[in-house]
Amino acid sequence: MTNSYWTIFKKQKKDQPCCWVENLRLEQQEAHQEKSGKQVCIWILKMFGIKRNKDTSVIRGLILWFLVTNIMLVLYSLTNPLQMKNRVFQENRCPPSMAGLLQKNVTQIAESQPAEASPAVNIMFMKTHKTASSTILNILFRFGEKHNLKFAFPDGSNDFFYPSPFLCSHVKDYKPGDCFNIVCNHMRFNHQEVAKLLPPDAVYVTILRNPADLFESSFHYYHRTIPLTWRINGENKLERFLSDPQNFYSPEAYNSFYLKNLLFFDFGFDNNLEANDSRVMTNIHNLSKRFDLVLMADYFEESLILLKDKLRWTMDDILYLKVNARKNSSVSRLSPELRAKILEWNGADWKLYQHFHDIFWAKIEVYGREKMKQEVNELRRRNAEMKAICVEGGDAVEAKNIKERRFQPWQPVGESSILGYNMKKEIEPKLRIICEKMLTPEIQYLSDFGVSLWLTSLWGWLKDAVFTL
Ligand SMILES: Nc1ncnc2c1ncn2[C@@H]1O[C@H](COP(=O)(O)OS(=O)(=O)O)[C@@H](OP(=O)(O)O)[C@H]1O
Repeated sequence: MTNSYWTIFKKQKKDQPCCWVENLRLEQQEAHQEKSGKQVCIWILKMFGIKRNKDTSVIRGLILWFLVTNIMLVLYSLTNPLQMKNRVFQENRCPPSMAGLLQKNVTQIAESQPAEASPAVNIMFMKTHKTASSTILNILFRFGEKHNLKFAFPDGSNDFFYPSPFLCSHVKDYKPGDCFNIVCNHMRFNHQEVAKLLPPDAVYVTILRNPADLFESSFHYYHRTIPLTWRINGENKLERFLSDPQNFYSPEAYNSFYLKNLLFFDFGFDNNLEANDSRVMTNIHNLSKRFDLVLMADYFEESLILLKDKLRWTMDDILYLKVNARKNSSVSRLSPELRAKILEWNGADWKLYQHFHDIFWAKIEVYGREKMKQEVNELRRRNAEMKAICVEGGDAVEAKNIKERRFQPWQPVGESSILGYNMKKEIEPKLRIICEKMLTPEIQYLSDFGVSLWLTSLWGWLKDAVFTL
């Protein structure tokens, strides 16, 4: 622009001396407009954590990505008009009197048992990322379906408008004052809003995982959707990133929360706090007050036994098949040095994990170590039995070997690393349905519940289209 300004300026001065002032004004106006355009571009580049002197095709790609994402968000907001309306009714919440009515949803068992012995049916499960949470989700879906419970489902996708903090208006068909038994899909936790949906006796549960393994899993799963990682060269991007994380990271960059303290982010906190910041422990203590039970993916079976105990459920209720697991070849082996680097980089999550790890083992002490051992053995035995009954070939297989679409798990962008199952042909009729449900991935299960997943499908279509080009 500066060049063209001088060209015109000189030309005007020479050819039409009387008009050059007006031309200068127009030029300045143009320059201003162009500057604002440039500002937007610079802002977009900042969001994507990219330096300004990059190739224009990359910049064009980024702008296209930005526009597509925004169009999707606008479309989503338009199909979710309640979102605006409900902000006005923020005080409306599920009245305490509804607890009893919702309890009646539980068929048979509730009638035959006193209320304090009957299974808990009002549950908030905070589904954190990459923590075996989809396996828990499958357990909750089955329990809820069996007992005809009312779920608060998302609308349009499988999450509640993540990464925005949760609002009641994100719930499908939500009307102020509505009550639900179970809330369990991905969200960015916002206690005040969640509490409006559930009776006061709801049990709050979540799950954590050692941040070293969680980070490795999250990096694998999301790196292609995090523009910050696009400029990392070399075979082992994870190792390269950890060699100098500050160099590759920028807090305001798009999707950057997947790269640092993802648990902290999911719980609605600032994921960029340094571990020694006093707010980290304050947040952890506040969380302790909110959640009745914090499970550990690293001790998954023990976690389920504690869950069964807390909710007064039966062994049948917690049977499961591991879902959303990766094939071995795509799991990066972490050396002790690399693990230490990850834990340092994710210092807030590491503190969070250690805090609840201690509480978890204290709970096991109270439960009784011997009793826990026996229960875990029984759970393993029953799970192995179910696997033998339901799964063709006896184990999970790669996506390309899954025969039925309804059992195809969702894959990360540009990868086909998540395993799934084939169901046996010959299964006793009374076990067939339970097998089917245990093998059904989250997206298909939500669809069976009648949840619209148009945004997820659109995104799935886009990612497949781009990566099969
Ligand atoms: N039962 C059980 N025990 C231990 N670990 C398990 C279990 N089920 C799932 N997983 C592991 O959890 C990872 C997937 O987590 P999520 O289902 O929470 O992922 S997601 O955020 O919903 O995409 C994924 O981890 P990675 O394989 O390391 O990616 C799964 O292998």
